[in-house]
Amino acid sequence: MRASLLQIDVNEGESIDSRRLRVASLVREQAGAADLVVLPELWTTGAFAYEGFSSEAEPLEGPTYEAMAKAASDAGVWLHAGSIPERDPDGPLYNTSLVFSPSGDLVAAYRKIHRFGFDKGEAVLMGAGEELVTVRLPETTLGVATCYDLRFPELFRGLVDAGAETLVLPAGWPERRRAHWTLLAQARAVENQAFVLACGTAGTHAGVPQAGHSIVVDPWGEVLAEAGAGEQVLTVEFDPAKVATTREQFPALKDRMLGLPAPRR
Ligand SMILES: NC(=O)CCC(=O)C(=O)O
Repeated sequence: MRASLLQIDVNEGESIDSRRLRVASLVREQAGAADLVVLPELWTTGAFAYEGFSSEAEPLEGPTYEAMAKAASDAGVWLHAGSIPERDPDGPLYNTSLVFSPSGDLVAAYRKIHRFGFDKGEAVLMGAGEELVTVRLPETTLGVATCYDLRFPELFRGLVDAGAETLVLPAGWPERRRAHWTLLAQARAVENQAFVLACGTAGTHAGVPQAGHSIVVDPWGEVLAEAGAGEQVLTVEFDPAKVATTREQFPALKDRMLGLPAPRR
């Protein structure tokens, strides 16, 4: 199976409309080169451009949905289109990821569960998702999570319990914490014996330089491919069957001790 991670440069020098057109054309260019294409988190606004979240929020089936559904079907690829600031007509904003089939149908929408910013930014401007999401592809089952979710191993364990074998994580991760990004992507792969496809952004927006360094890790923790800092298409071939063989040959997941009692005081 081949996947292309599109590490998009997100900066204020380019309008959202123009970036959307450019990204759609990059997705189309993956026709024949990839089975699955992955985009980063909030690549329209920028994950740290909090001031634009409300003004640039879209309904689920808004302009990014339209452009990405068409790009997926033109290219004939599965498309994890990264996330949008979603305006729910009956509720708050959400950081929502969209996954399209090769015929351009929306097959999953995931509202980010862990919002970043502590007492500001996304954490106060957006609502928290409440549901884990997996997507069955012919070759593998995707488990989807977004950026800051990477720090919460229990979410990924929940995805694995629901059948996930390939963990897909769009992000807008800052350069300041790049070491965490690489370390945590490898940790999530090793502990869950799963592939991790983590796609970040390049460039600087809202004064926050982005880490880039999108990464693909196999179930043994080996880095199969890693991008540099700038805009880049990172294409990798991987064998989804390696999840089953790794889990058979080194069956650590079977040794989980669930329901341990709390420590005695
Ligand atoms: N957009 C995000 O979720 C940023 C996460 C981050 O910067 C971190 O976990 O560190």
